[in-house]
Amino acid sequence: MSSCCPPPKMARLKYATDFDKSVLLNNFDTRGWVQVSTDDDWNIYWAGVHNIRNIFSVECGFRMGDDQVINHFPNHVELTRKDLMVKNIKRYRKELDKEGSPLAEKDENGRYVHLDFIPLTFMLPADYNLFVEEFRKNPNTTWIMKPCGKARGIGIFLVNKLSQLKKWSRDGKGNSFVAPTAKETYVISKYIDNPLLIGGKKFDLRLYVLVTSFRPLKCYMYRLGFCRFCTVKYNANVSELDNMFVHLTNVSIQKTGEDYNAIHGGKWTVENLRLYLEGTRGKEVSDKLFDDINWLTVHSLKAVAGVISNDRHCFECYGYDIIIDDNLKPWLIEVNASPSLTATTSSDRIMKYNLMSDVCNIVIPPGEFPDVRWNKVPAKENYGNFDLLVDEELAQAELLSQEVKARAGASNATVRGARDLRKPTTWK
Ligand SMILES: Nc1ncnc2c1ncn2[C@@H]1O[C@H](COP(=O)(O)OP(=O)(O)OP(=O)(O)O)[C@@H](O)[C@H]1O
Repeated sequence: MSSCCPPPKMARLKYATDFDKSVLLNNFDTRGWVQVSTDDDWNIYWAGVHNIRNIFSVECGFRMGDDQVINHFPNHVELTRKDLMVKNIKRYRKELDKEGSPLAEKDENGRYVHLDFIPLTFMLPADYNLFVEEFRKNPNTTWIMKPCGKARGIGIFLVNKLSQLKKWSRDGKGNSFVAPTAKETYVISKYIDNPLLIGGKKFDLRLYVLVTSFRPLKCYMYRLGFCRFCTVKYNANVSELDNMFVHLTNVSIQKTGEDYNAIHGGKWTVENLRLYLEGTRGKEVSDKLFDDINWLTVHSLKAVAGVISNDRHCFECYGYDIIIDDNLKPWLIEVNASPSLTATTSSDRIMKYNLMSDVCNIVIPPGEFPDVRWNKVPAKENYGNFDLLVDEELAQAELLSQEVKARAGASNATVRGARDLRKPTTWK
């Protein structure tokens, strides 16, 4: 495999990819990188999720060199599969609770004050009985059923009656000793039935989060995410429960609707949303919303940091799906490992091209080759439209230097990373 010797002068960086998306290929070509096959000695491999498991499998026997990086962590599913994400966040909250962490504070109804950012969710069929118990407490609630192994809105439906779920009861499965496959497993989540509406329509946010290390955590938030709107006005009425143009914001669904607008693609930039919110609700609440989004992002990553295989050859650009309710509370709906690089409009193409470019600049300093021995702290001018969310390593270093200064009777410097580690509640 690839050696770790420095590349000869004038050598061109080699990339391999499973995609033929122009936003990706144009980006790589513009940098003067040269495409090679996945069997060659690539320096960066932009792989599809389906190939990741093989590459990291023991049977494959592939060992990456110091000059090779790849765009997924081996077991990213811990964050990007609906059921595993929920399981890990629940476990994380329980662990903090056990430790007596102030982060796990609960209100009088037993709800987490700081970590209540995913809708109440159960796995089916595994948690069927627990779900029934919850359902009976609030029989007028609407729930959303989502298959764990699918995407693009496929197989999703809303339910408000237990009888609709008989099939997923343990008895209904016929043989409870046969473990269901991911395809047969569902998550059922409380439906956010009070979404923030703009022009009477529901929307969700697609945000991009780049992680270059989980332990210590280093992550960045992209400023240029977007909102995806439904094409039909929101209506929580039971008669509209089956109307996916009202309830599901997936572009793959909305673009099949009669009212889909191919020019703007039912999308708004996050910058526009921010301006709209500042104008309609005020700057303070709008700032708080975006702080809360950063907060939930960081804690969703911390929730999996202990279980992700933190291979130093890996980085990952996740697509975060978030719904904002009418109290301006953000809810994490899902994290995608392979956010779509298909451009539905021309501004989409520009944004996605820039996103890929900014990811590359952070992961591989311009004009250089990857070197996994460097500590992955790119120069600030390479951040592009990314903002550093957390850098635990930097924070540790800052803390240490603060302590040294404090001992010398000198400092009260505040550094973002350091503050996060010590007193994360100051983000609220
Ligand atoms: N708990 C919820 N409350 C309200 N709406 C929801 C909820 N969960 C999902 N939705 C809606 O359903 C859509 C699809 O859900 P989700 O993103 O989880 O599924 P998906 O089919 O895997 O989509 P993707 O293609 O993004 O992976 C969301 O974009 C959102 O509009």
